[in-house]
Amino acid sequence: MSLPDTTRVLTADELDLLELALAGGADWLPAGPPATLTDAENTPLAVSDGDGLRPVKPFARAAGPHWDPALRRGADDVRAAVGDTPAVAVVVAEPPTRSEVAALPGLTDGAQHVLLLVPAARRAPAAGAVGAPGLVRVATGLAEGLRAEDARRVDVVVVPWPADAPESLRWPDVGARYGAGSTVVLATRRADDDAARVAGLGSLWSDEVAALYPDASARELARAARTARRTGAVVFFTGLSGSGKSTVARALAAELDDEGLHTTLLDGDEVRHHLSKGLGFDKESRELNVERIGYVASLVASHGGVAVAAPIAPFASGRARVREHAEAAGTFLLVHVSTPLEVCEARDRKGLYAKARRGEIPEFTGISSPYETPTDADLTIDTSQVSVADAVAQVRQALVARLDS
Ligand SMILES: Nc1ncnc2c1ncn2[C@@H]1O[C@H](COP(=O)(O)OS(=O)(=O)O)[C@@H](OP(=O)(O)O)[C@H]1O
Ligand SMILES: Nc1ncnc2c1ncn2[C@@H]1O[C@H](COP(=O)(O)OP(=O)(O)O)[C@@H](O)[C@H]1O
Repeated sequence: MSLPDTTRVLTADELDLLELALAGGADWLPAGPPATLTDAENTPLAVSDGDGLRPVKPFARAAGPHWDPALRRGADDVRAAVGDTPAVAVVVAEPPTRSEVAALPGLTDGAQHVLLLVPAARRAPAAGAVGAPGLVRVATGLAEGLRAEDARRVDVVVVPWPADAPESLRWPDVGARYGAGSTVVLATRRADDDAARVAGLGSLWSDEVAALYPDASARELARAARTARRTGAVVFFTGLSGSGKSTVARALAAELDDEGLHTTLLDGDEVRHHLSKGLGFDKESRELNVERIGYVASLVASHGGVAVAAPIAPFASGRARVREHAEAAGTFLLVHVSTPLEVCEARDRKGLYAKARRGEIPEFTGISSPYETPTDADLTIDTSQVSVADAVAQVRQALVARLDS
């Protein structure tokens, strides 16, 4: 398929809308002329033109319960599965209170099929807010409870939903697209006194603390508790283009963040749009790029955060300098994503290998520019052999072991 020359890099919120729309969950078309719609890594995902949206490549998936394909099903697929069965959708956008859980059987009365819709944004949740992984865990528990009560079918369905949803995107419409005859947002059914108590929670922290300490002391205790888990670390992925660095790094960062570690993702391709804008791919430019990434990552670590970086970083000398900086700031973990060149080239999500083979991109790593295989990797992962979830688990385990030692 030939793609329009105009390219539009979508924001994380727009990617959520695109995923929703392509699977039949909503009508959405970006404004402007026909364009190839890409993610921040320039992977072409869809084309928008006079005929609407057409998919080009599948979306990159990440790890975590909200990326489980059994739960993250498209609207067309779910609606077909529901068929003519009377179905009701319940939107679980916040952790439900006791009164909401108690109201659930009544709200779903008469429906043979219950869909618990969990909105999941690509953008990280606000600090302290429960994100999509937590909501999926809560909804899964709710589903088990409902199933235990009677024999109805209850499904948890993850719905791509922008953090900042446009007003035109309305739950009743989306619920209908997923096959539900009616849709209720659970948090809007909160009892009045519950609503007031939930609204006051932010400053309350806990009854015991509020009873024991004046506000100023309680705030300081809360702050100290938040910083107790601060652990400076740099996780540095290196490997060929297409080896899976970004995919694994993104999933790892989301998981660490969800666990309460303050995590900053420095993805190779994204860094080149900002921190290293304008730099080329000759050896000197690459070393400068890697040095900048190492500098920022070490700064993050020195303030108690976890930096996850994922450039190609093909040269041992540059990687050694990053290690030196990072170890002075905290823990350092070098992860070599060793996926063979043939596999990376076969994936060729961005069509760069094909261009490099045709000689259209000079100095392309693995083709016309060297990749020096690390001899000091703390972990080596070949993503042609290991799933994203297992790769994330391996890195996490290695990091935790290092932080605990
Ligand atoms: N000549 C050449 N060689 C390698 N890669 C190229 C080149 N030109 C553009 N690209 C795209 O840039 C991404 C790699 O940038 P990095 O900053 O990670 O590279 S480096 O560490 O500075 O070597 C890389 O992204 P990833 O595929 O995410 O690795 C490519 O999409
Ligand atoms: N086990 C896996 N781990 C990581 N990526 C995988 C895996 N299996 C297939 N892939 C795919 O390989 C591609 C890797 O691309 P990406 O993560 O952008 O690589 P890089 O950042 O190294 O260029 C993605 O399309 C991803 O979906």
